[in-house]
Amino acid sequence: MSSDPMSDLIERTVAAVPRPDEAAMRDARAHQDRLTKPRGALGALEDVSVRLAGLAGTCPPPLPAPAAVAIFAADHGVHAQGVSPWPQEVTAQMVANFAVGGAVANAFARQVGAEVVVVDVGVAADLPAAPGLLDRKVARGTADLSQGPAMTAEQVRRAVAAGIEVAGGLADAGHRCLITGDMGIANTTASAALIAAFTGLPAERVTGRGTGIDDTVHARKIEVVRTALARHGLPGGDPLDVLAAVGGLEHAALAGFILGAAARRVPVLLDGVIAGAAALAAAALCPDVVAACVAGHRSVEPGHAATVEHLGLRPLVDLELRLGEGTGALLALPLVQSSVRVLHEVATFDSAGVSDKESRSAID
Ligand SMILES: O=C(O)c1ccc[n+]([C@@H]2O[C@H](COP(=O)([O-])O)[C@@H](O)[C@H]2O)c1
Ligand SMILES: Cc1cc2nc[nH]c2cc1C
Repeated sequence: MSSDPMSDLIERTVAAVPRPDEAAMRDARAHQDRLTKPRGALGALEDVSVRLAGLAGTCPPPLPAPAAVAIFAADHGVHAQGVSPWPQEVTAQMVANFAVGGAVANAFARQVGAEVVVVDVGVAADLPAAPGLLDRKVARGTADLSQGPAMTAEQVRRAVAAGIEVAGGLADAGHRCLITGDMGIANTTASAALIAAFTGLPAERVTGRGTGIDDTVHARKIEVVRTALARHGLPGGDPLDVLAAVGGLEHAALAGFILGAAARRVPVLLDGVIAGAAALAAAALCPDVVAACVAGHRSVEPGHAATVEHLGLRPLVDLELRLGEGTGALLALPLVQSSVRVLHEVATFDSAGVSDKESRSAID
């Protein structure tokens, strides 16, 4: 082990991520087949319940409740390249909005009964203290990834460690489902660069329109991603170095958050393209982490479809969302909870006295 406490925390967390428990998954699959419904009738929800049994190492797995969404906020030096139509101050202004419960993520969280925690890992402005706002500021935004490394190695480790600690704190507080959220003007540019770096796909395949840009700005954004990849010699290299080269502080923290949840056997419900890019980094550090992840929704961003495919995840809802904040994942929370509740509460053919399909074993 290294002597640096943050590297130690990251190494210990990666080492604690469990392999999926095959026996618990077999039990869950067999139990699903005994429940009073035609086999497979709950489609993808059955797969979610089986995966969560594998993560928990027991069948049925714990109900994924209570849930908390952690919204990691940070700013981006690449904003200077004109890749977003919005001013950078909107990041800090939206953090203030989250803190008073006024954002879409707050409304959705209230709807599904999730706690909201906002984590400043790299907002450029000073933020006044507020309830539910954690100050884990590593830097006042990243450097411009198109001109040089976005972060130092030390900043990446501190942000990943912050994410691990937030996940651990929420798990200690009794949360049994952790939800990723993000806020960061220009972070879809960093997301595209990370996705290209981890999947090997070209910039034009994974770079989208973020909060909404015209064709001219979109072409410039693709060029920014393309030249950054070339400048940093990507794809290739150590995952933490990739994060340092083209990532955001919220991506690094989210990668830590995902690893931290998995290490505690707590499922992590992923939001859109920013969470997906962070999950690629987490999976590059520790492939088993994917077993703890559920893709909440499919974002409009083209890089997100490529990301979930690369990770082998199936998004639960597709509503053409492109907001971030954790909104798509929050909407999917009742689906994940319902999938596990089935294993706890639904009667079997035997217990309910319901006739099973005749000659079932011969046909199936
Ligand atoms: O989650 C997504 O897939 C998503 C897609 C497009 C935009 N966003 C949000 O929009 C912001 C970044 O957009 P942009 O255009 O400034 O790069 C950031 O705060 C994200 O949360 C999020
Ligand atoms: C207003 C606004 C809200 C957001 N929430 C997440 N990203 C965002 C970007 C903008 C611009």
